[in-house]
Amino acid sequence: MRISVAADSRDGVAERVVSELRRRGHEVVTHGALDDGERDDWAWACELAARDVSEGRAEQAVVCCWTGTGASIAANKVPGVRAALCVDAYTADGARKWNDANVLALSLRLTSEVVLDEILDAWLAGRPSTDPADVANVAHLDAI
Ligand SMILES: O=C[C@H](O)[C@H](O)[C@H](O)COP(=O)(O)O
Repeated sequence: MRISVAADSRDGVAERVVSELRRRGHEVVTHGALDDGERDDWAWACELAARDVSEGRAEQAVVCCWTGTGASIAANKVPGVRAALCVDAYTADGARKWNDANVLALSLRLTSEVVLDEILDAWLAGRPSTDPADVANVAHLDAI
């Protein structure tokens, strides 16, 4: 899968996100602090990754900032993006299952390497629920 990754710094697990995704066989596009030459402020960097998803250049994205909050807010401004700030594997699994989330937001401060690996396992294995109530909730997001 083609996955766009943005971060506003190389601190924390930012570079490990890229290496882990590549190790698992995914094609990774980088933005912000992970791409020399691009603006690395979180709003700009995370917008670019979210637009990759919105405009079909990537199937999913991972957006990172110190808290994860700015990254998720920026991504969720982009039409068609459902970004979820995930702190553990259970949240990541739920975000894929119940929210059909297509952008994973991470806190560089909070996410350890071990927890990152667990989050990526759950996120990448996760599939959207086909329960009609879940499908209706996700469909309603476009109408809000
Ligand atoms: O939501 C914002 C993010 O957590 C930023 O990573 C945080 O504000 C730090 O940004 P800066 O290093 O530019 O002060």
